[in-house]
Amino acid sequence: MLSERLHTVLVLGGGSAGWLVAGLLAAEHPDLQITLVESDDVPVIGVGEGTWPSMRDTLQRIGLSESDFIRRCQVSFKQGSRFDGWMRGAGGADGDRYYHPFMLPVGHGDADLVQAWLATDPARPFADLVSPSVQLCEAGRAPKQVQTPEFGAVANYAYHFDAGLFGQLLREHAVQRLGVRHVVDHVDAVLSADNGDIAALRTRGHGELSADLFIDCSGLAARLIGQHFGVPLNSEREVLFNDAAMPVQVPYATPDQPLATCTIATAWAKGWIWDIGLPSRRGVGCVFSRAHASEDEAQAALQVYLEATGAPRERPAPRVIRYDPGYRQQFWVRNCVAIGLSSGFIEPLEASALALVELSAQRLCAELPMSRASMDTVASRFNDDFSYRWARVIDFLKLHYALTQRDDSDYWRAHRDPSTWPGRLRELLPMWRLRAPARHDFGRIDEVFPAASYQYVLYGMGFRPVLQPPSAAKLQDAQACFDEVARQARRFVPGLPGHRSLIDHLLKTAA
Ligand SMILES: Cc1cc2nc3c(=O)[nH]c(=O)nc-3n(C[C@H](O)[C@H](O)[C@H](O)COP(=O)(O)OP(=O)(O)OC[C@H]3O[C@@H](n4cnc5c(N)ncnc54)[C@H](O)[C@@H]3O)c2cc1C
Repeated sequence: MLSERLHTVLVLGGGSAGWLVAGLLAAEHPDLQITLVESDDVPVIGVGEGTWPSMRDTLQRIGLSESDFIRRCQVSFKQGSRFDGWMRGAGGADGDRYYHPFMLPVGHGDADLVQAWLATDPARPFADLVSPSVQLCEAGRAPKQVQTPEFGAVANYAYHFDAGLFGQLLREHAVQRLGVRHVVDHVDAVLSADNGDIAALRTRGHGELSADLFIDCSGLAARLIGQHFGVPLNSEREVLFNDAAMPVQVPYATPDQPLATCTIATAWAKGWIWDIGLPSRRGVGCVFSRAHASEDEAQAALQVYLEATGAPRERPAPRVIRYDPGYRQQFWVRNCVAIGLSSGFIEPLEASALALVELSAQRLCAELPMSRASMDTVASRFNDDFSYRWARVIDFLKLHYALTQRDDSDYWRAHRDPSTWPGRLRELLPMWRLRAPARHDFGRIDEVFPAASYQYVLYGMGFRPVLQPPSAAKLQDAQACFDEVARQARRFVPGLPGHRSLIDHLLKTAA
């Protein structure tokens, strides 16, 4: 039991969240004794293959090399997301698409890009005018060269990877290099101290595992935060209706098929389908709301998509993951912090879940309480911060749906209805008719989704602010930025290798 300094941490759960937290804590606090316990009887969720560029920093902090990671985890480079059919529908000549690239617009925050775009070239997609990433994605170019250093970028990037292989690599590294103790056992009871803290977890074969601090990474089971402490979820079902997903792994028809360098998110009548290209297979999944679509309908939509995108006929049957969209009313209670799916899950759009795991783990490392006496203060600040972050993630995800013009189902009509929008989005959208989303609309320097992300989605979805013709000087500044983007695209597209050829090269040289 913790008396003075905090010495021991027990992580419950060996999915991506558990191993990321254990790895970061062990790398940044080598004096701590860290144990991770995971059950053989409860499989990891096994999805979560799209990330945010913050993952580059996280891997470096843990001490992993990028080439090992690429060699071991079926990695591809992700330069952003492409949204097909979210405005009007994906099929036919009227089909729409837009990009949310990871590169900030050139001149973002300095030049009045949005008004200059509206005044000079409004028919052109905004993202295409302000970032070379769109052309790199369309041309299937990698975001870096062979000689670019590890984790370095020519164009900003994150990763796609195989979640199972990623967990194995993190585990090996944490156990062999960082000294994390690994226990494979099922936790069947939580033992409380007199003050209500958790004293120990009782396992089937390893007795009682005690610690000063417990991290609940037990996935959707939420064994500590939910089952033991009874902290309820804030349900977001009325805002973001999706509550089920059908993932499937599909081989390429031929091994040299182009390798997408963005996540492709295609809307269907009652949900959307993700498509993530890894070097030797695609991870595809249908996300839907059970209130609007049956599982048979979702499966049929997935099959239509797989046929249309050339998946071979021989493929495994998809499984179904059902969940309750929402996040915990508190994440840190007494001496227990929930990170990962135990803390909540909304939906896979924009890969916010692992980004929140990284932020939570970094925050824990930075503010690790020295003793039990300071823990409640740290916990309260952590809870405030992450309640804010979850609420902003929800605003941003809803933005993808709220502006749709689709009228092909109750699902999309309900998303368009402002009564289903978060209050903050209802307030901000009219303001954004008059000016672009800006830094001061958001409360944190390290927002999960900054103002630039809002601009990409708003304008990609056809939202147009009122034109207020900029002065000649402002136009000139913005035009210089547009010219710089065009110059970068002219240099990068022929100068960067094809995405698949770079991955093939990195795999060969790392072997
Ligand atoms: C359909 C879907 C798609 C997703 N896509 C993305 C994406 O593209 N990008 C992204 O960032 N995120 C995505 N996510 C979220 C992402 O998968 C998770 O955030 C991530 O995998 C972390 O999961 P976890 O470690 O919290 O839980 P899990 O992987 O479920 O791990 C839970 C662990 O707890 C252990 N455990 C549970 N109960 C016990 C017990 N009693 N005793 C001992 N051990 C126990 C289990 O053995 C397991 O090791 C997606 C999620 C879903 C559902």
